[in-house]
Amino acid sequence: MAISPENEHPVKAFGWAARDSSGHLSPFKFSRRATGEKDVNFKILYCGICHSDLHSAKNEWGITSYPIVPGHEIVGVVTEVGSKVTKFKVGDKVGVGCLVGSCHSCANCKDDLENYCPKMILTYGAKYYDGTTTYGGYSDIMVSDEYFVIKIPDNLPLDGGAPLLCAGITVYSPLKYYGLDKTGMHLGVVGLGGLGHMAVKFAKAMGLKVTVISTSPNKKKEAMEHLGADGFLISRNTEEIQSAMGTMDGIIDTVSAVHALLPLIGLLKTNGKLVIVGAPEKPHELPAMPLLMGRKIVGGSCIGGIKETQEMIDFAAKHNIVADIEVIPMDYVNTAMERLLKADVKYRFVIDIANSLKPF
Ligand SMILES: NC(=O)c1ccc[n+]([C@@H]2O[C@H](COP(=O)([O-])OP(=O)(O)OC[C@H]3O[C@@H](n4cnc5c(N)ncnc54)[C@H](O)[C@@H]3O)[C@@H](O)[C@H]2O)c1
Ligand SMILES: [Zn+2]
Repeated sequence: MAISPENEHPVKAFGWAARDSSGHLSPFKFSRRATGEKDVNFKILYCGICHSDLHSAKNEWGITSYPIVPGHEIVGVVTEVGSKVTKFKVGDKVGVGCLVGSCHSCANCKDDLENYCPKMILTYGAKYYDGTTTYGGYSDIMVSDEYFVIKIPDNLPLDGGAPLLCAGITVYSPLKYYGLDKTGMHLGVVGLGGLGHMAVKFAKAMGLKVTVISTSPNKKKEAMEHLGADGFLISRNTEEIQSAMGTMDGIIDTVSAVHALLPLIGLLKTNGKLVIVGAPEKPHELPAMPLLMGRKIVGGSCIGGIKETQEMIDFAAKHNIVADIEVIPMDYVNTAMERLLKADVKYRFVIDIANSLKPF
């Protein structure tokens, strides 16, 4: 008989899990491994809610095995370190993002691209080296190999800082890799949700001109006055889109559902780059001709490596970049998921784990 999640490991843990494709989350007892010699153990204080948590809880990508404890924007305070840990000590403020393991020997790992390692281990819903299941941050405690733990600088608030660990790095990494980080460049950001609003903030800090492309006219005022966007296009307004054709060096597309790429390709200058980071369950249609005419590129990007994640966090701390958040108690999570689906959040839910996760 399979060992129950509660008895897999010696350390008792508690969180909220989805049990089936309804995605409904409810209290869940499980266990975590004892702190190994290279492990950092920490008390979770906050965890952001990424749209990927929603896709996973509802098995929209078809790869979920239940029960699943989501959460990969995890921050907290170190309570124990293993004997061979060198980077962290008890009391440090730390975070874990989407990754807790990789092979450390493939070409990608050697290039600090653990996020593209074929053997990378995701923070939840994956199999760890010992064959046990990984559980995410909608839970009381976390244990991770120190390699995958990020230092949170003292001046970075933990609640608003948590979403940097996924939403932040997911937009920072392609801005750097695709060379869309040069002062004066014009960047489009499609979808003003968790990832999108971080893209606006990072791009502005890098000195870019940023235009938000959104389906929601009611986000315009705030995008321009509060987030600092320079322009705002309503994607269904063909006149507005027409007037901006051929003006953008790059676009970061964060939309979580299938949508038309043709108008976005049209917004790019010659040699422009459309970078897709949104992960809809169904494929996009890609029109070839508009790509040819103007030597345009459509690319993708998936989170970022550990070294780059630390670099992004340090950049965020230096430029006072945090997510705009709505802090919620644990038992609000199902309502939060429903609201996330309707894009009714500005711009990231963050669960106040320490003050609201109650054992039963
Ligand atoms: N590439 C990666 O490494 C990575 C990392 C994190 C998240 N993601 C994916 O990115 C996507 C966005 O994540 P998020 O947490 O920012 O989600 P979010 O829900 O906060 O934001 C998504 C945005 O897309 C907009 N949107 C939804 N449907 C739309 C449609 N049909 N047309 C136009 N706009 C639409 C919403 O209004 C919202 O502003 C998700 O699919 C998520 O799984 C990818
Ligand atoms: Zn995420």
